[in-house]
Amino acid sequence: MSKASVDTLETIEVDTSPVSWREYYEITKPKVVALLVLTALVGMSLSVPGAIPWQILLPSMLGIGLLSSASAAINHIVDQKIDAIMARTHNRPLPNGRISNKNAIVFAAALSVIGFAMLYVLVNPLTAWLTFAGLVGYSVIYTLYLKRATPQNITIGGLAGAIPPLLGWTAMTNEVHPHALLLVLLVFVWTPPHFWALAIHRRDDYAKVNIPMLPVTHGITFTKTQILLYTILLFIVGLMPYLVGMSGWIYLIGACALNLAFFAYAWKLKFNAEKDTAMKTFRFSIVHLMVLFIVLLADHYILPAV
Ligand code: HEM
Ligand SMILES: CC(C)=CCC/C(C)=C/CC/C(C)=C/COP(=O)(O)OP(=O)(O)O
Repeated sequence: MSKASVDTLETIEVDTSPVSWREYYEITKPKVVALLVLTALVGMSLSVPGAIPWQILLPSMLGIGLLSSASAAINHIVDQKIDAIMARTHNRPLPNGRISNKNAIVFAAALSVIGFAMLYVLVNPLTAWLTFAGLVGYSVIYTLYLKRATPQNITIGGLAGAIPPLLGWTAMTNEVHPHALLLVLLVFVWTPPHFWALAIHRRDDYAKVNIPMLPVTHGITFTKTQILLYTILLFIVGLMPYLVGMSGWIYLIGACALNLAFFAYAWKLKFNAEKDTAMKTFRFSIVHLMVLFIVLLADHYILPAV
């Protein structure tokens, strides 16, 4: 064997480890789903004054979690070709062959059927259909179409990721309440600065696979301006739960502090960025949303009903 072919053999990554539940777990995007379920839990808690019966709480959280996980798995199936090329995603279980296409499809189908049935039978049909709409919105409309079609992909597609607070609310009350839509709006406005911060850092990855993310089509400077503007919009939307009497002063203080901090990150990113500012902003966005929803919860249970 020539030296060149030995060198080539040495550089090929061969994964001989057996397929384990870890790979299946990975394609469900567990951390994303955990945060989605938290926002659903908060929607559910805020829909009624007192405690939530576990007979509704459990199947609701499980059903929403399972359908969200299924939609993440479908996203891995649909995106496997571009994931194989991008540095951030090339080692995912489908591109690197640790999970076959067929097994991934069976897995996603099983999660979908179990999740949908659980919601339909044990919660209510409205919640089952709305969650299914979230699945279609993310894994079909966003992943298959919008992601490849327009730099506004995540602005529109973000609606799917923003829907869980409404799902929690309808699970409990079987009605679409304006307060639930306000929570949806919060996540909807949070999503562009969340994602574009990462997209700035990964701009070249997206350019390589011709995905028209905003930093690729309109440049990094323009994207930073958009992030800053969205954090201002988020600050304004963040005041609304207090102004409409849905939440009290604990929420108001928490939301103002978190939204000001997000604005400060966006300001630094726009006017005084260092190499890692975009990634720091992205990471902060996740902490921001998590804490914001925990504060909503704390406010709801600590303060007397308004
Ligand atoms: C269309 C809307 C969204 C887009 C395009 C988007 C995009 C992304 C991307 C590309 C990542 C990096 C994933 C990785 O490194 O593997 C990420 C991470 C994350 N996103 Fe989003 N996101 C969206 C909406 C949401 C929503 C609605 C939530 C939660 C409510 C969320 C929560 C998270 C979390 C928790 C992570 C960290 C995951 C980890 O570290 O494994 N995202 N997002
Ligand atoms: C049923 C229901 C409520 C569904 C929830 C939808 C859901 C799982 C939203 C998550 C959004 C997300 C992580 C988008 C990233 O996809 P991407 O393809 O741009 O990112 P990637 O390159 O990391 O895969």
